[in-house]
Amino acid sequence: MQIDNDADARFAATTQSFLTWFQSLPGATFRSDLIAIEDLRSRNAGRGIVARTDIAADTVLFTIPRSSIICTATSALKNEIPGIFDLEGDEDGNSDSGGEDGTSSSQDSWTLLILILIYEYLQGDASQWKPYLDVLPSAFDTPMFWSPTELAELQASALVTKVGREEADRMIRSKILPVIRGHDHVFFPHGRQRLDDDQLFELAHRMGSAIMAYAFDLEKDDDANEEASEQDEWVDDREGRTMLGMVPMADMLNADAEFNAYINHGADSLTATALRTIKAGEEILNYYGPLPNGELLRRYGYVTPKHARYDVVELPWDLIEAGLRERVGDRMSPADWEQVNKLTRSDDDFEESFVLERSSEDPDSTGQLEGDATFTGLPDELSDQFKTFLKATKTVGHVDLVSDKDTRKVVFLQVVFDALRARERQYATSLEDDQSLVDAGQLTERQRMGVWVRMGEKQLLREAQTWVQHQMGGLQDRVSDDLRQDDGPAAKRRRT
Ligand SMILES: C[S@@+](CC[C@H](N)C(=O)[O-])C[C@H]1O[C@@H](n2cnc3c(N)ncnc32)[C@H](O)[C@@H]1O
Repeated sequence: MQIDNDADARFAATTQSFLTWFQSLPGATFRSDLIAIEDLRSRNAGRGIVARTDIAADTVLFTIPRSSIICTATSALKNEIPGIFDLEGDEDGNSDSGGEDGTSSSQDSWTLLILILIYEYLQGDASQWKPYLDVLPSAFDTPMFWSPTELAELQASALVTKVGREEADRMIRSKILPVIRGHDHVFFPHGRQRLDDDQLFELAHRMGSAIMAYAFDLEKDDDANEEASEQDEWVDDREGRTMLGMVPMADMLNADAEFNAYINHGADSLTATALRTIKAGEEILNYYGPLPNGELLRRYGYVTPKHARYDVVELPWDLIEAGLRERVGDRMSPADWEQVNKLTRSDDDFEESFVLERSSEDPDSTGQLEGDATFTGLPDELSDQFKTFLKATKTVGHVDLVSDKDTRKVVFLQVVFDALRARERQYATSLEDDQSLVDAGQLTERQRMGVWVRMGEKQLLREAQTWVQHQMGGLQDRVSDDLRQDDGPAAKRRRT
């Protein structure tokens, strides 16, 4: 208990030093009469900002001067090793010249920010951002850091293939460590103990994960701002971001699919503004975009009930093909099936899998969502590929697997239905098993999040099945009749 108290006191002291530091920055504002940074660890949300009193819509809650953002423009690392900042890549700061020596042309905005954060962190008290770096987490719950047993909780989720641990390891080995090792005197100021490769590796992972969950895309100019807002005013395009920066205080806000504040990017400063009336005690929430829980977990290490509306599940084409073969496989020789399979895959537009998702309205201008998200249809690309596949069976096998348009539609739905069920069986447990596990309340936080992600996908698979069944309506009998009628001519046309 004493240890807990000490740790809590340290946590509170670190928060307070950060706030004091922030308020001392020229041009910074923080409405401490309206808001406070709170310890939300009891609900696994780290620190967050909470309303102390009712707040009127459009109130500016805090202001962050651009000079306090950690980025290539502000860090002293640029003066120390100017060479690595000469981006020779495209305008987005991406470079593909890919040298393995960690020199200029192999860096991009992502790796540069990792180097900057490592540099500032190793400067200790000499870094102007020390109180900010002290409130950044040293451990993360993103799947990148999960054990194989924890990852197994994701079962058949496509998230398993997107964790990216190996890619991150390779990037650190080729682009981060060589720069630090080549400039030891810059990264390790006098008196600072050198870190060995393992320690540096861990530090680079930590900074990379902090960037993933905390960094902002700093639009370069007004044109970029306008363009972004025309496209989608809420969506933070984290893949294509141009100039990355760590924005103290803006990144103290937690986020959800419904939110009540937003960060406005001004010329000299960024401001956090209330989107609507916020009641005393409510958390001030930002928005990371319409992300499925799997993606929220991958980037930020958490899941929320409200993000479940954006859940997605991948339906592999192999299951569709297997379903079709199951139903009408005997009409074409195995060798022809094989050839059709190859032909379809050689098409430039061929898709290995299709993403299923619900239709959902965007949040309104006050950050609120109306109505439920519902499954309203399969991707057009899936039915297009199905048609292409059937065409190939005509070309190769000289068979018309499904003669008329209506029958083709129903066969398509049947095959998709089979594929959805097969996809659901790829998960080791059923939706009902998972619900019992959640209800029992014995899961660790990571297990709980893994179970949520897989449950969200299974739930969506069930909704898609219901939708498909509904579309098929009473047509089942008609289809079997059609297939029976088809049997004769198709069988006759079959090549042997
Ligand atoms: C930009 S930071 C927000 C501040 C953070 N809570 C902290 O203590 O530093 C993003 C991280 O906060 C946490 N977070 C954000 N929104 C959350 C939410 N609605 N529920 C739980 N955790 C959340 C996640 O760990 C995420 O990676």
